[in-house]
Amino acid sequence: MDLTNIGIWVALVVIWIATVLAKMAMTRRMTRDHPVSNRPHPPVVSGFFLLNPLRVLLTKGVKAMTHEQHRALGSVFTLSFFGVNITFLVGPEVLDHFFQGSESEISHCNVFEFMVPILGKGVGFGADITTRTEQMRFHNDALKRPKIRNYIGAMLQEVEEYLAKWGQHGTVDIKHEMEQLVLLISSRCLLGKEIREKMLDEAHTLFRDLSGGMSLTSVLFPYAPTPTNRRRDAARAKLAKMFTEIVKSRRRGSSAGHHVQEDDVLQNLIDSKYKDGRPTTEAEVTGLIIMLLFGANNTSSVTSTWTGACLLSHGRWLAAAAEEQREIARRYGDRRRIDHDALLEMDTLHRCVKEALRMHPVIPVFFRKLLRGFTLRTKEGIEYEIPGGHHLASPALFNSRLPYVYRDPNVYDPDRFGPQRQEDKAGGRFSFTAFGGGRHSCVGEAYAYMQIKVIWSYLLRNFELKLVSPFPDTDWSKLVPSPKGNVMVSYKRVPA
Ligand code: HEM
Repeated sequence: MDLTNIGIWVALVVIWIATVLAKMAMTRRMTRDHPVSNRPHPPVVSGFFLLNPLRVLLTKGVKAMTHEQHRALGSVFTLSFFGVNITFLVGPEVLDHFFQGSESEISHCNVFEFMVPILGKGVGFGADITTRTEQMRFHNDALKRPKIRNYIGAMLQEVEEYLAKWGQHGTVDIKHEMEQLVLLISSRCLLGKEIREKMLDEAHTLFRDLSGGMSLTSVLFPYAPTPTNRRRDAARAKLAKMFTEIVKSRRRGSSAGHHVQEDDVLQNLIDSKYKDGRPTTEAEVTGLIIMLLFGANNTSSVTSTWTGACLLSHGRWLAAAAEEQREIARRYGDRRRIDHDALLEMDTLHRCVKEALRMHPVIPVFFRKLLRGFTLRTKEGIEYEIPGGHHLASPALFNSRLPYVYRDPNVYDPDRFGPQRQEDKAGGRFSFTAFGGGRHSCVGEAYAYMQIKVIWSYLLRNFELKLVSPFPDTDWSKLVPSPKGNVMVSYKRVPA
């Protein structure tokens, strides 16, 4: 290693230690200055007693660690590590404030500082809270139901064209196929036809370089002059140029009156206006579309793969989902053309996707930074004060398998969401958090279900499918925990 690099790393470590110490000081001050009640704090594991949870965390994962601490300490407990306190919240009963607290009480942005160079200043996590709230409205408007109806045709076309390349029979890695399909759908429905038709490869290479900004070193040191950060910044600048030209060209066309209005999310963001009437700038449109792409791609392709793996390893549900397709195709008259209304009727398939998400959530643990202390009451009726300055963690992958919420939680059983049982509703408001909840819940939920249903309904109508590799383990080394290795599926085309 050359000396310049050593110098950079020493400087980074010093900055990191200084940041942690400053945060510790702030945490103590906030805790001292703003006691909110005389309730006790949650049980704390610290010092020597941290060794066991850390060992379990590192060897068996966060689910096993949460399980042990939950059994020993109850549904709220704090791990204290060199002055950094992480309070775990287990079960839907203690999640109200976590998901619904205002940004001035519970910060989402503090945790996502590393996203600022990716999205750009003035967008999302890098914007002030009023601007950010308005930008969330733009996302919401672009992805709400009536708008999604407009994207279905393009989704279907991408799926048909892609799967037309499959032969009469063969074997594929369904994980790879889902990544490709979702990439194509996103390019078309989110980024727009200019990128999809003319700049697909270049855009994908740039997005890959940009996502280097989510590597561990970049998350810890987002502004350090590392090669990954430099590549990230160069990709960001090129994408900004690309989108600026597209936005300008669309705006020029529309003011000249000879522009055919595009039906994609990009156009919705271009047309969005702040409450004071100001239109979005090109830089903002770029940041907002990048934010959507980051939220959309990995999450959707991984969920689509889990859905397939679950369906193809549970004959009963595969048969039920396939029968639903036959029945809907009979009613709609053509088994190859399915529209938005038909997709809404696919209840069995919808529940199969939802159950895959419950068992394999894409965000295993939600994090927030608590700025102001609050009190909560556990399921057992104990009240705790959680001091300001703590980090909060909601272990979604543990919460989604609580046996008092979900019967036989380790069994793949989509019927638990059916009208007879509705276990997610009976369990309380934050029982199902695969798409988050409250203030920062996923803006793309409806779009994601539609996209996955377009893919799987097409596959079920047109192919006989079989999982020929073992049911995949989870690869926890990925930012979005994914099926590990290849997921091999054999297919045989059903005669038209
Ligand atoms: C199966 C697919 C998906 C899953 C499981 C998923 C899950 C989630 C979750 C859990 C959150 C909340 C994160 C938190 O509270 O910290 C979230 C936020 C978000 N998602 Fe999704 N998502 C999916 C698809 C999509 C799609 C298709 C889009 C866009 C088209 C999207 C855009 C976003 C955005 C922009 C946010 C941030 C919202 C905010 O900060 O207010 N997601 N997603």
